[in-house]
Amino acid sequence: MIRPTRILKFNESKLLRIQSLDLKSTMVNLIPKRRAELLEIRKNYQNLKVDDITIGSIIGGMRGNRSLLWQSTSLDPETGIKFQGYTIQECQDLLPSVSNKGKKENFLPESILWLLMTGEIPTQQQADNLSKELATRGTKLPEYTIKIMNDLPKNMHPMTQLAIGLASMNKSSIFGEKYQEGSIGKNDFWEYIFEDVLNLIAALPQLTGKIYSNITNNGEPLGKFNENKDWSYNICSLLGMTNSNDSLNTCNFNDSQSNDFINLMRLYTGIHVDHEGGNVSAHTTHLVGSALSDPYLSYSSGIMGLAGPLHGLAAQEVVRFLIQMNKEISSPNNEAEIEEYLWKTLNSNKVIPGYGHAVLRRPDPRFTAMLDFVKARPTEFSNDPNVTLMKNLSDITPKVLLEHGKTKNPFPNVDSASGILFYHYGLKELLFFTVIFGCSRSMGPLTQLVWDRIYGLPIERPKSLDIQQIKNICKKTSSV
Ligand SMILES: CC(=O)SCCNC(=O)CCNC(=O)[C@H](O)C(C)(C)COP(=O)(O)OP(=O)(O)OC[C@H]1O[C@@H](n2cnc3c(N)ncnc32)[C@H](O)[C@@H]1OP(=O)(O)O
Ligand SMILES: O=C([O-])CC(=O)C(=O)O
Repeated sequence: MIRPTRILKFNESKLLRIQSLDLKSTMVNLIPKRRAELLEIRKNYQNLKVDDITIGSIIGGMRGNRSLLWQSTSLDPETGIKFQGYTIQECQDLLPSVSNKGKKENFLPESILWLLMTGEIPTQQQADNLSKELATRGTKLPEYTIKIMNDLPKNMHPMTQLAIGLASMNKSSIFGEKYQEGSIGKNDFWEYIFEDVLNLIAALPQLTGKIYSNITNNGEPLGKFNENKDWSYNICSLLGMTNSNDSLNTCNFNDSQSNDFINLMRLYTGIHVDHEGGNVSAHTTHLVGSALSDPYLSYSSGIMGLAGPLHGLAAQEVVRFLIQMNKEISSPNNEAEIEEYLWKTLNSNKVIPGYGHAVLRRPDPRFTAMLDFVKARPTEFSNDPNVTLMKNLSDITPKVLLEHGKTKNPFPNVDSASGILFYHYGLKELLFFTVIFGCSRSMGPLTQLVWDRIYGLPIERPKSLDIQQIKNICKKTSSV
């Protein structure tokens, strides 16, 4: 069931305490200042030039054009992603994890959602409240979505299932309903978008569990949703992959493996949330949302972009690549054979999945975070040939790609490590990995969608040029 929270009116915000304990009240407190800030910029600097657009960028995927407003994350080519200015390590140090445990667990993706939305590190209480709010909203998928998911061919690609499931939920869009009624004005849009966004994110554990059960268990549940647990725990249980009473425990986890898998899920879904605005999934969500399509339709479109092998689907391609290479080489430690395999791949005009990046020029810090997870558990991973190969490749591939000479960034990106860790714990369906990416990626682009409506940003509509127009520009320039 999809539940809206109470819709707040702006004058109520004055009554709210300075530090609100729920996300929506905190947003209400922030909005007037942020809107005024943007208004001021628009008024005083409307015509200030930021960048030159070159012919190269028009025909080269707009690489490097600074032309999008994106609030919560930014990507530096050298140091990688920052979430509201915080590195992954700072997030590890500062963001709340599950409370009431003696041992330090990975931070909750719910904590980072709060950070993305507000720019502030949540208190433990705020993070717990948001976690609880998502669990309450996510108890059950709408009946019509369950019916559609039941009727899908069980061998349909899991990313297609995810996009369909999400798009179907637009039937319950509160924003869509209000807009159709004509009962809301532009300044109010954000509140209803916010409701849809939280409902969508809350529904993802159930939808993900349903897709996994479709592809592995003929649609029969592998676990049950627990309203008293966090978002990532519920994803794991619904995959059948915890040793709690909530789950079939299909991989026979002991306590420590079960806890590690849940923490891997928290880590993975915590660091994949966003990668500034220009990546395909984020940009697509923002673009579709700019036409006032509701969050379900906008993010379903983002998921379709994430499903491309040069973007999120690389996670599945990497695992396939590692497994195949391990079949063809004598040992994951045989450097000469690994190099030969890489050259064979490059010479047949294929990309090395998990390497290269449109913006990054150093190893992806998200890759390093995944590797740190492995290093912290030597007994668990030391005998896994695929994990060994993944680590060795991160040393060997950059040398080969440099010698090959085309790739601007020869270093590993996050996809080179992520899938193989899930595989290690027993998640063997390669086509499924990107669905987990899709759970995580909801948080950044959908946060931006809320802010897009708070700021009242217009429909996105760049100007296109045909070849003749480009040639005319070239001629004009060369005759100067
Ligand atoms: C979560 C994420 O989305 S992270 C990215 C996941 N994707 C992958 O890992 C797929 C492999 N990597 C790639 O295909 C690319 O590096 C991308 C798509 C990520 C970035 O693309 P670009 O910005 O165009 O990369 P770049 O400017 O370095 O490309 C220059 C050339 O190097 C090639 N190249 C780039 N990366 C690789 C690679 N990993 N293996 C082989 N060749 C590569 C490009 O195909 C291009 O060749 P071309 O001139 O013949 O067209
Ligand atoms: O930034 C990009 O273009 C791709 C990427 O790593 C992501 O979206 O996570």
